[in-house]
Order: sequence, then C-alpha cells, then structure tokens
Amino acid sequence: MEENQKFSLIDRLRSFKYAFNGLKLFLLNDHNGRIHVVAAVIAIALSWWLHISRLEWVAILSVIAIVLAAEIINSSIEKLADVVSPSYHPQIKIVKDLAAAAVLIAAFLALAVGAIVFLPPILSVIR
Ligand SMILES: Nc1ncnc2c1ncn2[C@@H]1O[C@H](COP(=O)(O)OP(=O)(O)OP(=O)(O)O)[C@@H](O)[C@H]1O
Repeated sequence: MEENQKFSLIDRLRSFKYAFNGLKLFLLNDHNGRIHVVAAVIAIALSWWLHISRLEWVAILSVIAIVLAAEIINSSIEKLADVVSPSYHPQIKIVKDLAAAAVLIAAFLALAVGAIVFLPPILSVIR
C-alpha cells in the first residue's frame, strides 16, 4: 500500500472485514484454538456462577484475550513457515518452537490467574 494514501473509512472497514475473516478461519480450522475457546467459555461460565468482582472480570477477560491472541499469532506463523519451508528446516523448527513458547507463557499466566481468582471461592463452597 502507498505511503501517502488518503484516509478512507471504506478501507478501514475492509480491514475489519479481513480481520473478522481471520477470526472465522481460526475458530473453524484451528484445533488448538478450539480448545482455548472451550476453556474461555468454561472460565466465563465459572466467573458468572461465582459472582466474581469487576476487577477479577478484568483479569479473566484479559488473560482470555492474551491466550487467544497468542494462539492466533502462533497459528499465523505456522502457516507462513509451512509456505516458506514445506520440508524440514532447522531454522523453521526454531521459529515454530518460539511461537509455541509464546502460547505456553500465555497459558501459564491464564492458569495462574484462574487459580488466584477461582480457587478461594470454590474451596469455600466445598467446605
Ligand atoms: N518444516 C519444519 N521444519 C522443522 N521443524 C518443524 C517443521 N514443521 C514442524 N516442525 C516442528 O514440529 C513442531 C510442531 O509443528 P506443527 O506445525 O505441526 O505445529 P502444531 O502445534 O502441531 O500445529 P497444528 O496442530 O496446528 O498443525 C514445531 O514446533 C517444530 O518443532
């Protein structure tokens, strides 16, 4: 795209359309993504059931968004890597393993936040 192109609302709306198409592709085709979406739905249902505070909602929704965004970027890098090098390449291994590590960090954060928010009320219901 040209550097000095005029601002166009139509172009901005078209970008949204492409982004929503990416979201659709992710939800329909990405197996790891589906697991994260199911986990997100369970976390939201649990939050509702436990009547968590506004700040806890902010924490839960934030980690859900971080995990999904990391998974989408990981999936995008995997697809690009498969085009660049369909056969085995040691550098592609590093690229894909690094992208997967980003998802792992996000997932660990989600686990920690989930434990901090959900464990105390669940333990008090059980007792
Ligand atoms: N072309 C390649 N060259 C080198 N290593 C690769 C290559 N493709 C995959 N790998 C290795 O296999 C691992 C898994 O890659 P893959 O693309 O199958 O990811 P995945 O998480 O199993 O994705 P999905 O299940 O969505 O296909 C990578 O992290 C990397 O270590």
